[in-house]
Amino acid sequence: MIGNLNHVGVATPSIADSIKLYRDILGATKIGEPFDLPAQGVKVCFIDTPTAQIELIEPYDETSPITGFLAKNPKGGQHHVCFEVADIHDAVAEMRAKGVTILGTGEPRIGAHGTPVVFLHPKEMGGVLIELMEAPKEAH
Ligand SMILES: C[C@@H](C(=O)O)C(=O)SCCNC(=O)CCNC(=O)[C@H](O)C(C)(C)COP(=O)(O)OP(=O)(O)OC[C@H]1O[C@@H](n2cnc3c(N)ncnc32)[C@H](O)[C@@H]1OP(=O)(O)O
Ligand SMILES: [Co+2]
Repeated sequence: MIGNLNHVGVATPSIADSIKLYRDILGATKIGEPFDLPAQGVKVCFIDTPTAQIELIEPYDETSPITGFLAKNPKGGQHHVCFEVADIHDAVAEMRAKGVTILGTGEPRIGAHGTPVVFLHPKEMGGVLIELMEAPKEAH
């Protein structure tokens, strides 16, 4: 069911500091403008690599879903991996049929790429928080 690896989510206490690391030390050249995504409780900045993105995420406020993660990992860390799926509702139905817990309300929400996303519980996914994201439709 899972398609391309879309992004690896990296939680950080400071997107500005992480940009310096990826740009000045690791040599990334395609770094987007950071933007707020209050509906998901995060500030976001995408860094492009040839095959996938790094998604830097910083808490939008103290109610952010990554507040607890950063309390345990104050310097930040690898937070989630995101795979593309063709249809988010089909993916949710398939996961539920296999007994997997969809986090939150279970309803897909619009993510940072403007398409619906859901998260699967890390306890049921070998310790990895997995995001499923409906692939953007190709422009014809
Ligand atoms: C913008 C958007 C997009 O791409 O479009 C995004 O990605 S937004 C990305 C941010 N949004 C989300 O992550 C939404 C989904 N996430 C959530 O609902 C939550 O963060 C949870 C995954 C349920 C964790 O919640 P919370 O931190 O409050 O719970 P907790 O500290 O009690 O953790 C429960 C257990 O899960 C583990 N745990 C927590 N976060 C984890 C992570 N990122 N990866 C792997 N394990 C993790 C903890 O260590 C703990 O294990 P032990 O019990 O062994 O101690
Ligand atoms: Co993400």
